[in-house]
Amino acid sequence: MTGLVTKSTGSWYYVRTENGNRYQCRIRGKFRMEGIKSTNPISVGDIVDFELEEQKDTGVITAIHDRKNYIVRKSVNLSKQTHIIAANIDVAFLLITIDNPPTFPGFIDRFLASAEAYNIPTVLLFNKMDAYEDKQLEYVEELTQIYSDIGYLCVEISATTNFNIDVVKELMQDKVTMFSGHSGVGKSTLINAIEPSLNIKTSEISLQHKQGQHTTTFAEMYELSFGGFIIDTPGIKGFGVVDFEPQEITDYFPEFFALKQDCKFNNCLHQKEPHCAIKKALKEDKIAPSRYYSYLQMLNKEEEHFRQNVRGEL
Ligand SMILES: Nc1nc2c(ncn2[C@@H]2O[C@H](COP(=O)(O)OP(=O)(O)OP(=O)(O)O)[C@@H](O)[C@H]2O)c(=O)[nH]1
Ligand SMILES: [Zn+2]
Repeated sequence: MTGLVTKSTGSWYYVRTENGNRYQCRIRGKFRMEGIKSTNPISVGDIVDFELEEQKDTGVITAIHDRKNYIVRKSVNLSKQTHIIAANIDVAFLLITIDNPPTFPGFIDRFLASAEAYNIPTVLLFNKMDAYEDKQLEYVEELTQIYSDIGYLCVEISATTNFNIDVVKELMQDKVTMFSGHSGVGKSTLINAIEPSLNIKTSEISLQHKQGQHTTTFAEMYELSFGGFIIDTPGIKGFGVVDFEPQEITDYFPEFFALKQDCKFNNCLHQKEPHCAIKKALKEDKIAPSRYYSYLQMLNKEEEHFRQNVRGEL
């Protein structure tokens, strides 16, 4: 039989078959994925083949189907092992608020670059639209212009007034999705607006996380009544730190990637090099200053907590 892993405890995997039946399965002996040194061979979102055990209603997983993507967290100790948080994500929604809390372009751009690196399509949701004043609304427009020009879908929503919640639901239908964003942007509120019966206790778990308990938190997948699944990743606000090689960062900024073959040097990092197509586009206002600053910041491995607006002003 074949099914979707919706939950993992570390030793048991909850597998849901196409027709909605659920089985608890385990893996027998050594079961390793080629090329990935991971603490968990199978994660939420994996599609697996399994066989039922004789005279039992539990199963044994025999194979994992190829993943189209997966997100990992590196262990904090020196073992360099990775923990696969979730696999086969169709869409990641990044919730952005202008205020309460502010979401800065540096954070958005690092998230988007990580999503590109992981090969996960991302939609930007501007939440709390009910609460903004004119200046903040203008800022949403500015951000929307920048990101929709690059090719990212931007949707203005309000989780408390249900504004455009039907649009979000439509984007989620029959897909495996996840919500990310700073603490307080409204992830739980939005999930409740979308599916009131779910009642995911994100804050409770993230509080536990903040207290520094190094227990491994496993992601869990919840079924949506209108079709599809939502992945809850307790205590994980984004994709974590992705170790980018300097040369590859350009590839994760789509509008840079589209131009890079026009740089004089094929190893151009778009800093001081002559005849750089990215610097030229920046001068011609074809690349947003904030995107370029985010790029430089990632290149120089600086922290993302810089406060700057889309014009690159501090
Ligand atoms: N005005 C307004 N407030 C909102 C909206 N969405 C959420 N809030 C409020 O923002 C606060 C934080 O919302 P949460 O849903 O707890 O945020 P969260 O992202 O789940 O936060 P963490 O669990 O810490 O990650 C709550 O007081 C919500 O009522 C919105 O669309 N408009
Ligand atoms: Zn260049």
